[in-house]
Amino acid sequence: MRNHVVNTNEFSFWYGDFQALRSLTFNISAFKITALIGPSGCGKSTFLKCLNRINERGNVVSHEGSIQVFGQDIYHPTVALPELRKQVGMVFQKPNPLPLSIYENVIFGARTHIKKIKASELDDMVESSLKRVGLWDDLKDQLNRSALTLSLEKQQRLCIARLLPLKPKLLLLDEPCSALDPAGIEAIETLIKDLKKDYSIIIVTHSMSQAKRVSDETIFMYMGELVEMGQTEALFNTPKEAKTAAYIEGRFG
Ligand SMILES: Nc1ncnc2c1ncn2[C@@H]1O[C@H](COP(=O)(O)OP(=O)(O)OP(=O)(O)O)[C@@H](O)[C@H]1O
Repeated sequence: MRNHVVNTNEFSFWYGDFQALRSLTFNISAFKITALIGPSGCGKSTFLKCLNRINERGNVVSHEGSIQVFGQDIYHPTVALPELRKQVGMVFQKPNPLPLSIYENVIFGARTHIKKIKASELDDMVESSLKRVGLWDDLKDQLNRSALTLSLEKQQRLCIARLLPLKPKLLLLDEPCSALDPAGIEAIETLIKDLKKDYSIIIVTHSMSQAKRVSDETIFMYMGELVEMGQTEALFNTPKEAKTAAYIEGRFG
């Protein structure tokens, strides 16, 4: 089994002529939760969105260096973006279910990406995906209900569930709890920790306490650069860099 799901080598990234990422070199571990932290604008979301290349939609972008995801150079000209995006699923800050039923939300990606699929397979996908995110028992009798009527926490669970039929290996979570109340945050954090049995996870968070609670490894970025990466406990208890110490102590942010 691979130890690393992402290998980033001297990777730089530009929106037009604005350089958002600067020569990033680091690896991200398999079946771990890696937190990306750093002040607003340091490039956390940009890096996350490079991993499935969704930041190319509507933007003029360029890059130098390389990123390998599961050993594949994701900027190689032969890379098929739909395949990459199946493998690397993403959940956003604000839950964004489609204005469709719970059932249709779960199978939407499968319908789009998988050519021949039987109705019974779709039913199985819905059941197993909702079970995996802890929604099945509550919602199994309401699968035709609009997803938009769910609580924000359940909407966010559903947004995770709808990635699963595509069998992703890496889950990108961009501040997945920022729209939630404390109970919702706790519930989603518990789910995220459980999901790492099956998936490698990268989470962008502004909350230092969340990074400490959920992640195994932490990457601290500043102005597009990697400042420090390490085991979460070590990085927070004994940061090596003065800038990391200043950030986690709340001296800037
Ligand atoms: N589509 C875009 N076009 C041009 N510049 C962009 C674009 N998206 C982001 N940027 C810029 O790139 C830099 C990094 O932004 P990014 O959103 O990755 O930071 P972040 O660390 O995730 O910030 P936040 O914590 O506020 O979400 C910022 O200066 C931002 O203004």
